[in-house]
Amino acid sequence: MAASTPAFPALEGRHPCFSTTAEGHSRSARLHLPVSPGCNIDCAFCIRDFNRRDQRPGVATRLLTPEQAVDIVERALELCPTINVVGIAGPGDPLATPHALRTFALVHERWPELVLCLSTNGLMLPERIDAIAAVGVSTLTVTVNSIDPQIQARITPKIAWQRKRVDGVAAAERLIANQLDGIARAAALGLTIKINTVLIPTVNDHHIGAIAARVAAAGAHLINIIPLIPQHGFAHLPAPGMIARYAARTAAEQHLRVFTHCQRCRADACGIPGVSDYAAELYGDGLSAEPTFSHG
Ligand SMILES: C[S@@+](CC[C@H](N)C(=O)[O-])C[C@H]1O[C@@H](n2cnc3c(N)ncnc32)[C@H](O)[C@@H]1O
Ligand code: SF4
Repeated sequence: MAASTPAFPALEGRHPCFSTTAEGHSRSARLHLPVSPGCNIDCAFCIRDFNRRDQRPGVATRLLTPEQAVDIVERALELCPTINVVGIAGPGDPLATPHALRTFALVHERWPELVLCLSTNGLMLPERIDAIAAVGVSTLTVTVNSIDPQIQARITPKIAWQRKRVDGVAAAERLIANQLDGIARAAALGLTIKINTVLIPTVNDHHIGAIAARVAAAGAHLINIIPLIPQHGFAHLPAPGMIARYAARTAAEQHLRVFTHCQRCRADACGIPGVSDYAAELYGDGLSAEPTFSHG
């Protein structure tokens, strides 16, 4: 699992989140399309918002319709012709509303050479995985923050499942079961799968090795341990320090390749993560392509 060897040669230098060398990551450009406003679960650390200020996940300048998203892809490819990847990662959950799959279908029809990438909490993954593969998505990220329902119930206290609200441990059991089932089905269909795990001090920081082992057994290929941005229900917790991040990574890499270049991108990011950001030009305020976010 040496970090200097590309884990996914076909994606190295093309897809930032699946480029496992620093060199590959530093030349991969991507575009995120903010077409998915709503969510079907309620993570204690998540604040979804529309603004130009916050450099973090769950935030976009504005919401796009699938048709507007096609126009944005066209403009983004003019601004940054090296974009290889079009991803949908919010601001909410791409499987909570139908807009993401419709957007992927439109983009795939027009630019079949682009890699399509989806990020989800996994609740709807078993039900939607065939449709996801059918619209051309080949790389998938599933956020799995625990495989223990008692821990997960603290992170995501409630979900919307089959038109009903489900709370606590019952909600956690459903979410974890669907995530693991969805990952296995996606692996069987040949998708390349990354797991996002938010590292939350005192909540799941002792549990990262167990998560990595279980998702690896389900078929995941890579894990990205994201340091918590303390906010919302977890605003009182500290951001994990260097030692906690190192310990989590060491525990995970016993089981799974660890991705280490995450920039915790916005839902409307455009360019090379940490190097260039064309979102301001794309969304019309004419600012230049300066790096705008810091390392996570
Ligand atoms: C905003 S979500 C959108 C995609 C999808 N709903 C999901 O959860 O995977 C994108 C990623 O940002 C992460 N995220 C959201 N809020 C965060 C926070 N406060 N600290 C660290 N990561 C966060 C999520 O866990 C997820 O991996
Ligand atoms: S699933 Fe994603 S968008 Fe929904 S609350 Fe959790 S982090 Fe936020």
